Amino acid sequence: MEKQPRLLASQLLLKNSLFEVSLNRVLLTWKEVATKKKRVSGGMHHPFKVGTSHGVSVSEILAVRELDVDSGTKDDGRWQKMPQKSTEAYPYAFTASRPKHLLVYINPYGGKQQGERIYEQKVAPLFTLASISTHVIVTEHANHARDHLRTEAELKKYDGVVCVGGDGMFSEMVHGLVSRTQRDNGVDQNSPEEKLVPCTLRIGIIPAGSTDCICYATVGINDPVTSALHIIVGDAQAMDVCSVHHNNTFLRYSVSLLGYGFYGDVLADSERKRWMGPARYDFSGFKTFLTHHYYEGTVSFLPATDILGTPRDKTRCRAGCFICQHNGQLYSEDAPEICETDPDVPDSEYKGGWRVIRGKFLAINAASMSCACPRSPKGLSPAAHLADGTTDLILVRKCSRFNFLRHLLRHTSKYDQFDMTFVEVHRVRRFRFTPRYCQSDSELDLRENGKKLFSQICRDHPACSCSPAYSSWNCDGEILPHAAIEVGVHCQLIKLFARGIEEQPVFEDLPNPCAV
Ligand SMILES: CCCCCCCCCCCCC/C=C/[C@@H](O)[C@H](CO)NC(=O)CCCCCCCCCCCCCCC
Ligand SMILES: Nc1ncnc2c1ncn2[C@@H]1O[C@H](COP(=O)(O)OP(=O)(O)OP(=O)(O)O)[C@@H](O)[C@H]1O
Ligand SMILES: [Ca+2]
Repeated sequence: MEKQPRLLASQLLLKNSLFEVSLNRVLLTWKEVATKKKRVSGGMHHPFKVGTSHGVSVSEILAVRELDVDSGTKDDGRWQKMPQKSTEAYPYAFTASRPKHLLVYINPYGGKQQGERIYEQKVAPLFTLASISTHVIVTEHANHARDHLRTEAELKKYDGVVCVGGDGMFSEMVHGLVSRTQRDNGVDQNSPEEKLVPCTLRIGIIPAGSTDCICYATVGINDPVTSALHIIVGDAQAMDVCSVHHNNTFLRYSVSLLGYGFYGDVLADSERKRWMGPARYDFSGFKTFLTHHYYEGTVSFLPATDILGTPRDKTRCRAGCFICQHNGQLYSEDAPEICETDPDVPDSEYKGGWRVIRGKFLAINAASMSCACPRSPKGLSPAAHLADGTTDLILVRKCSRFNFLRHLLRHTSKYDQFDMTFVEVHRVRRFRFTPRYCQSDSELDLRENGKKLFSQICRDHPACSCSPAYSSWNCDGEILPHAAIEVGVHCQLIKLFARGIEEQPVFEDLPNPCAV
């Protein structure tokens, strides 16, 4: 067999500058060579080397274009021009995992309603340059993308799916793809104990929403061009998905925040103010902060004790995260769930490895990833991991308005939001919440039909006369009607066209203007 050359090297004249270019299997490098001729012994003119060497990883080259066609292509050992017919296929020769055919869903009404413009102006030209073919669907109503993916889409034709929108659109993609995969594999989503089958198609997000929390946490920025480049080069980032059940009935999946109390109430209020755009969250956040409702109930959880990492770690989930790799490996080996008991916790609080905590809570939050976003650059749980098979359960007990404000403010500074007497955080594999007062069927019906029970004030609630008995769960920006839920984490169930955050964002080290 003919031996393949390991290195190709040649000289390239570009705008009167001469470059020495070399290419091996992983790197394309170039270095300028001086145009001024230097006489060396023997009377020959040799260019001498100047400047520093530059390089780009072959896996990050988007496309190769032939600029001028030269008919004389005799093989004299130098680089040859590619014949025209092979330029079509050539871009895919760089790496095997690049997508060739994508199914794209655009939400024209997400965020500031710029989805179509962003896609047409910034993303489509890059896909064309990289010879990616697309089938584009502009959604006509909510859940259009989810239902199309779940039932109609001919997924065999595609190497990935892309959404142009915010976290809500991403959630539609997750629901469509995960449900379709379970149906195709005969898995019953209604069983909370069922191990779900991972999705093979990767999901790309072109950010065009209000929060873009998933994009921030997986890329580090919400920039459509950066996200398009991650799709083109075929990056892959695995992500955990939580399943949410009520009474052995599947409700929803969550990848970022499951929040009861504060974040549930903010969302319920903000849904009625969609016309305000992204500012609705600040308005409803301020209003909810002032109402200062707390909710009574029982939280039970299965601590993740056999894994690397804790929610109080200083290390962060970054590209190629070792903790995600290690814990993902544990999960795939089907290791038994060893539950070591915490010596500071009385035995009475453990039931079959589960811990049980009863109380009055301002907020119960489960963050399966950091939930970093511009409002909180380090996120709700800064040390949470994208793909470690766990979620960080944050319990904020009833406290004064002032203390709750201190806790909220710490999300925007370098100070630890968990280092407060009324806050605790646990890294868990599963959890349940049961409100103190059972929801009646009629109350649930009304909630399911989208009507909030404002008259439902303090029924059977002797403690006060102004606090409702139930909040709602904010499930990645969607309201759940049931207060009693059971949640399980499915390690690395989906994959994104992303590679994780590559470096510390600059804003993480900014001095704190308001340390309280
Ligand atoms: C005083 C400033 C404190 C700022 C504290 C900010 C902490 C913000 C943490 C944000 C976490 C977002 C998690 C992402 C969840 C997404 O799956 C979901 C779908 O997009 N987004 C929301 O539910 C959208 C949720 C949006 C929540 C916004 C909350 C804004 C709180 C403002 C409180 C103001 C108090 C002012 C008192 C003077
Ligand atoms: N054509 C459409 N008309 C109305 N609603 C739609 C349409 N397409 C999608 N949706 C719904 O719009 C909701 C919001 O969309 P999206 O997530 O793109 O933006 P956002 O809510 O502004 O951003 P974020 O989720 O980041 O806060 C989603 O829940 C989605 O189901
Ligand atoms: Ca996780």
